[in-house]
Amino acid sequence: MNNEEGQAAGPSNEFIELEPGSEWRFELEADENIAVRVHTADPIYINSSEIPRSTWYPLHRYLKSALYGPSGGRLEVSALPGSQYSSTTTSQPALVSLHLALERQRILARRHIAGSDAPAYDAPVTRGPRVMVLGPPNSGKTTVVKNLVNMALGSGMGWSPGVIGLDPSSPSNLIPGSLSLSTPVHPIPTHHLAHPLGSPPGSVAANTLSGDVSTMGWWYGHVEPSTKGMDLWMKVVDEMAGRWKERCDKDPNAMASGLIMDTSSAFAVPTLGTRKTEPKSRYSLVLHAAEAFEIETLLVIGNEKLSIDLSRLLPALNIIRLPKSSGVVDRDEPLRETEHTQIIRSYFYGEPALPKEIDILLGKMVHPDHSLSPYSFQIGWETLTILRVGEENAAPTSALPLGSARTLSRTKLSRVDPAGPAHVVRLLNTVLAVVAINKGDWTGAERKRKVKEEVEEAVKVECVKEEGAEGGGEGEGGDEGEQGEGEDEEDEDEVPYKEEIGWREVLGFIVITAIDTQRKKYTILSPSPGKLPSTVAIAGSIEWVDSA
Ligand SMILES: Nc1ncnc2c1ncn2[C@@H]1O[C@H](COP(=O)(O)OP(=O)(O)OP(=O)(O)O)[C@@H](O)[C@H]1O
Repeated sequence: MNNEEGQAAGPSNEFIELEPGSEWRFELEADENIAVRVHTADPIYINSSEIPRSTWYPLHRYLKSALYGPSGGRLEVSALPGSQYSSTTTSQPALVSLHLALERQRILARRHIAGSDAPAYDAPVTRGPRVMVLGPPNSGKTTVVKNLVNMALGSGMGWSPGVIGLDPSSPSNLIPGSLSLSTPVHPIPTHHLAHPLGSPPGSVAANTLSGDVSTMGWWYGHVEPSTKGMDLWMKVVDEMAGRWKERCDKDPNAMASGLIMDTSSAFAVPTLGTRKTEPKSRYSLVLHAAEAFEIETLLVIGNEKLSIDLSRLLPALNIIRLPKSSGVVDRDEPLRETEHTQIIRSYFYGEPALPKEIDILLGKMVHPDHSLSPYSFQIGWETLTILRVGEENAAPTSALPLGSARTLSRTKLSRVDPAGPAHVVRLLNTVLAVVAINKGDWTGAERKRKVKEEVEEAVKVECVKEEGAEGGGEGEGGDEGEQGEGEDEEDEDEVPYKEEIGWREVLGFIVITAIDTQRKKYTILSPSPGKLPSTVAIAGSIEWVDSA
């Protein structure tokens, strides 16, 4: 069979006629890699990013998504997936209406910032929309965020909206367990399930995420926020909000473009984050993030109670309810784990190569060509300092002296001692976030130790100068030495850094892929060759074994 473009269709190629306003939905299994090609002039979108006409668009295994044709169209599919169907019950028109309202706000904000808004406006629009998307698990939050961002990026107005990833289970571009802030300028593609909100900073020859790369990451270390981890969570979110504010202060386009925030489904749990001191507080995660980022619109997907609760709790905000799309796929635990594994793999290796069955297709092809060359090397235990944030390694309350209460901070840093057998087992395959250490990060104890070292060094120099003159000096020095050792031992368990490094923007991620207990060395996988940008790294509960 020949298609309109005169290109030969393969033996298993199929054509799909999309009715106007309908979606073609598909769920790819582990062995299904396909590509689609549009054969009509009317646009066809995948998550509101237009598919280039007459060009194969690869869709990798495990992906579950939909193509939308507002005016209908003809699609060619390289092989029909086992699970696929067309539906006219789409939530796309509702998303388009919402986008138009957000677009109006962006335009008014841009005019105001440029000083050219109409004088008749009593309430000028000073900044772009700030939208938080909320909903229960598998309600389609990330998909809605992606669609709204892509519509803004595809509008031709030059917007650069902030994409705030407060869902550590599907962070934009990064490792699960991290929170992210990115400012994409091109529509985000949907080729595979890794990187739901965009591709990794491919071909960037550095271990760093900041600087020239438009994604900033912070490490929470777990895929779900929890009440126990609330202090760290809030500090990270405040830090991110500070960076977003700085960006808006410097960049009028970011200010006018606004932000779209993806959230964890834990945001919809009313009691998550409720502290013993305030037992009646509800939706702490929503309240805190809304205040930090000065959110003015909450978009609640398919949960009536949540939108009613929030409209009572936050009467000053616009609460918009959006029906859950009937196409959203309920992902089970194994599928989520596969998703996480793939996301981590593509952080290190870049976008997956085109599978053979797609690569052999004749005709033009969209090439998501961003492969990376990860680097594996060994590093001594003593060279890499691994920390954890939280009370995990603190002594149990029962071990404290009678009558004393624990006053440890919930963001206290503790050092992971690889020599402890239990620690080694836990460290294997652990993902670590590398953090920068500055001069001001040393704690008082460590600073004291460094000053003492300098004084001792100076005394040694003096002794050398006066060598042989006074015989009794040695004994005194010996006493000091013993005292010093005692103090050093006391300091040994203490982490010499301030807690702040626990919620600092991370430089990048590494994985411990092997541990040599004899030679006391870790084998590390890093996304690119070269020295590590810092030898201090923070562990969480994220592990990764490359199963390709
Ligand atoms: N209309 C649709 N047709 C087909 N698949 C869809 C559609 N909308 C969403 N999906 C798929 O459903 C799955 C779940 O959607 P999504 O990740 O957006 O939900 P979520 O609410 O963010 O999930 P989480 O529980 O992780 O917070 C994804 O694989 C997504 O690609």
